[in-house]
Amino acid sequence: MSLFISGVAIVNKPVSFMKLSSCLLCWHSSSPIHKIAAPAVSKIFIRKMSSNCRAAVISGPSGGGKSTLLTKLMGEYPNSFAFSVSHTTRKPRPGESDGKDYHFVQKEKFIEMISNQEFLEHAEFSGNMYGTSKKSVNDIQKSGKICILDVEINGVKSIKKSDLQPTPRYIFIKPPSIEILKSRLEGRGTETPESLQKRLDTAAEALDYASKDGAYDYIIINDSLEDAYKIFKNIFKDDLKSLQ
Ligand SMILES: Nc1ncnc2c1ncn2[C@@H]1O[C@H](COP(=O)(O)OP(=O)(O)OP(=O)(O)O)[C@@H](O)[C@H]1O
Repeated sequence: MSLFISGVAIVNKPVSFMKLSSCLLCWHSSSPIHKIAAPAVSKIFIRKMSSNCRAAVISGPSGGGKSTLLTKLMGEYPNSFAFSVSHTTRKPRPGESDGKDYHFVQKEKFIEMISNQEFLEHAEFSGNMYGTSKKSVNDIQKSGKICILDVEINGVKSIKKSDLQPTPRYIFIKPPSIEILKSRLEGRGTETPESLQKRLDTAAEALDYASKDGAYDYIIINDSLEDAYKIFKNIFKDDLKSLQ
């Protein structure tokens, strides 16, 4: 079910915090029950949440502020959110442990999992394979926590095609402008001129996809961090109430 009540939220529109704060009811256009009166739906939704939490797919250009917002959210609600543990074919680095940082598997096993359709999404980076298994997400959902999936654009597309239930909410974290994104990436001090340019090129693609109708349920412009965090947190307001 994708209909829910939210204090500040709007579907598929980049909007400011002030505009958002006046919107009380939010629904996904494909919802078959969006005509049901809000209070009744709210109760159904909360009961469902308590047994199987709805995951959140977070995406956006590198440097847009996903980690910053997630770190704040998980810091404020340490027992309510969890990242799924990914599978990878890369070797563990010193200090990393199997099942905690990653599920480290051989390439043959990873390929077998792909053919068994065990992944929600998978990709290859620098010669290693990485993937999010359906089981790792389901385990978190069953544990009563909200599973956070921080994925790039192809991951978003794959998850949308998957049969993940309940349907996750899709959140895009948007920088105020490409110029500000560039200066934040430079300020982070993690990029070479080449990697910076690559991230900016990929950002253009992510922004283009986000501008399409129905691509995301929420688009948060991360201008003032304080305002962006308020909006971000508010998306989970009902879930957090039902989890307490
Ligand atoms: N609203 C904001 N105002 C100013 N600086 C910000 C804001 N949000 C994030 N930043 C800064 O921008 C930089 C990039 O943020 P962050 O690392 O959270 O991005 P990200 O989307 O998680 O990137 P990646 O996908 O590469 O992990 C960081 O240095 C962070 O402190």
